[in-house]
Amino acid sequence: MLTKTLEQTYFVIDFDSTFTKVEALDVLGEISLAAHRDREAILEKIKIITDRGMSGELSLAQSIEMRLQLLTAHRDHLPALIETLKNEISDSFQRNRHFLAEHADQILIVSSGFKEFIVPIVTSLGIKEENVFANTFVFDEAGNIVGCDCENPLATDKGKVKLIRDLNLEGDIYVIGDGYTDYEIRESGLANRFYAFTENVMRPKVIEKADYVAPSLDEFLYHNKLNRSQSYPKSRIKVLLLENVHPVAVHLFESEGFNVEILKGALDEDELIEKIRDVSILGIRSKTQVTSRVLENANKLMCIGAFCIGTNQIDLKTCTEKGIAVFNAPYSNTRSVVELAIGEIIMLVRNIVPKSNKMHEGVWDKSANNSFEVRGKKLGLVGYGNIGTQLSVVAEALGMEVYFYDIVDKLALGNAKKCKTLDELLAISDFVSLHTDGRASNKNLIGAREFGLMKEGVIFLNLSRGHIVDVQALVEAIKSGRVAGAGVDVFPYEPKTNNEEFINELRGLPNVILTPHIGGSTEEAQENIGNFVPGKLLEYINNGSTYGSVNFPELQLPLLKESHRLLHIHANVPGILAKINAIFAKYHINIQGQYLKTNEQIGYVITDVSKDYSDEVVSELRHIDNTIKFRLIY
Ligand SMILES: NC(=O)C1=CN([C@@H]2O[C@H](COP(=O)(O)OP(=O)(O)OC[C@H]3O[C@@H](n4cnc5c(N)ncnc54)[C@H](O)[C@@H]3O)[C@@H](O)[C@H]2O)C=CC1
Ligand SMILES: O=C(O)C(=O)COP(=O)(O)O
Repeated sequence: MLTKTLEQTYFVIDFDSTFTKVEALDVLGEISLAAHRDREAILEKIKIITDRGMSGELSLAQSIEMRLQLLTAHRDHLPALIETLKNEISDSFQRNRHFLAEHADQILIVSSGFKEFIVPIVTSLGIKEENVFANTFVFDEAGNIVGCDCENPLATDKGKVKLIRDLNLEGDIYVIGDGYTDYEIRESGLANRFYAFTENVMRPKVIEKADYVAPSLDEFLYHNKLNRSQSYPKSRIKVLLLENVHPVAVHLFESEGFNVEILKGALDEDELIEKIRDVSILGIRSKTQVTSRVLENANKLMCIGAFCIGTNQIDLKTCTEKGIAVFNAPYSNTRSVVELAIGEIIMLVRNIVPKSNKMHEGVWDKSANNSFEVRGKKLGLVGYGNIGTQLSVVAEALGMEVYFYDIVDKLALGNAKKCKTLDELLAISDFVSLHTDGRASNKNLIGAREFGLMKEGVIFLNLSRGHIVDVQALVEAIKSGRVAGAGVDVFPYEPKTNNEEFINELRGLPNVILTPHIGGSTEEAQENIGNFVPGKLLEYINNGSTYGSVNFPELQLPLLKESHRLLHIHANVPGILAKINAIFAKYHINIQGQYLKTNEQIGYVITDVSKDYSDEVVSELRHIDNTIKFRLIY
């Protein structure tokens, strides 16, 4: 007999594609048919039957019988199936294992799947075995699965309805599931609510019948004000990822339950303004311009991840004023840029591109004229940051003499020599390579005057930002022979997507390598960035940490344990901390930890408090003058 609880509510939960991400019989088929010649075709048939059953097109009994016949499965396949399913438990169920265990008396797993695999999976998260209602397999003497127990109502049409009716539960019944058979319990009048669970699959026919749509178990728990792992369901937090960021990043956000939208290209200002209104986390690369107009419309935006190094495309000042934390990937593609620069330096000084083009036209032009070694030549680096220094080290390994100029006093690595001025560097170098950041004041840093200072026949590289070079001046320097070869990866205007034509005056010039802003575009770099940036954004969202932020005061915070964390972002004016603490004192709040850091624009105060405090505390904190943003994590 099931125990009644205070709330007198039972949670009836489906198994396949709800408790787990997958349909167990599909997985069993992959195992049992592993060596079968027509494996793919049979698996496809099984999937189609599953879907037709779940959307109500086939009777359930038909669907089970048809699938079991196709499966040709054996008892010995079950351990492998269980092992696989353990890794396929839905993320939000895993996150909320405390809820499942604490409410074990109220939770019923009702499924037309089979106890042989359901019981080991659900009991591992604290569900009671006696609360699992499902079919059982019938085996022949040799252990083959030949059918299911026909006496069980769950093997028949409307089986879930019959079962719930027979259980005669006293109290409210909420059904959570992804299939039509789950909805049927509600349709029969036996259940009070049906939540269509869409974390793993979305079935329009089921969604349209639902009282509520639950993109995750957190959403269900939030809706019912029940204990949950996420203070605010992440399925309500929209993440917009632009410019084809690596799939690993998408996966990281999705597995935490966020509502993620991805777009391959960049968006222009007006398009982004439309999209940004309900976005909380924005991911971009170097192309998307996050202007003050965009930010004016970004009232839900909490943080931005630049999935690249440069952040000149983001109006950082306005972000800070609005309490939006910005993160980037300062080292993940450094090496990729360096390798491309080295490759181009050698290709350009040997005139490889024109020679290769001629070869393709059938011209054999074997000659040493104007081809040189890089050994012993002078490489001038403008900007000696992460890329500049790494290029310095690799170039020295090739025997180059390295000179650099940076506006900040930098430690020279190896034998590299510091130049006091840009002019001095330009005059001495056989190769000039730009590696400054793209701050606005660097616009046209290299123009006609600077090309005029360079040696006749210099090799010139720009893999930093397009606007740093006056392109027309570069064109003229190439045409006049001052620049003997150029490698250009970045341009003042770059196409938004691969479908747009590249229009630029540099097209068609000899010994000029043009690349479509791919300095950082290697598999390794993109995967590193795809892991790194979401890591930073998630630490900020989940924990409040701002370590590595490019515009926020940096705070690395301890993990939150058994307390609530109140995060207060305010304009950096005197007296705010005192006001915050006056509120805590007024309400006798037990402070467990407090952290403060400021920069020129803002202050960031984090206070960990014990869980029992009133709503007025939060309200008063939100209303302190000069508050920019306030949030609560637990
Ligand atoms: N082509 C591509 O795909 C990629 C391009 N980049 C670009 O490369 C830039 C540099 O990257 P990191 O070395 O990682 O940045 P970083 O911030 O470590 O180094 C930039 C250096 O430039 C110096 N600098 C700034 N303005 C200067 C000026 N006017 N004259 C001399 N030095 C100046 C800074 O003091 C700093 O030391 C990025 O900001 C980005 O714009 C970065 C990665 C990939
Ligand atoms: O890392 C940078 O700053 C870059 O320029 C690379 O940009 P991308 O990610 O290729 O748009």
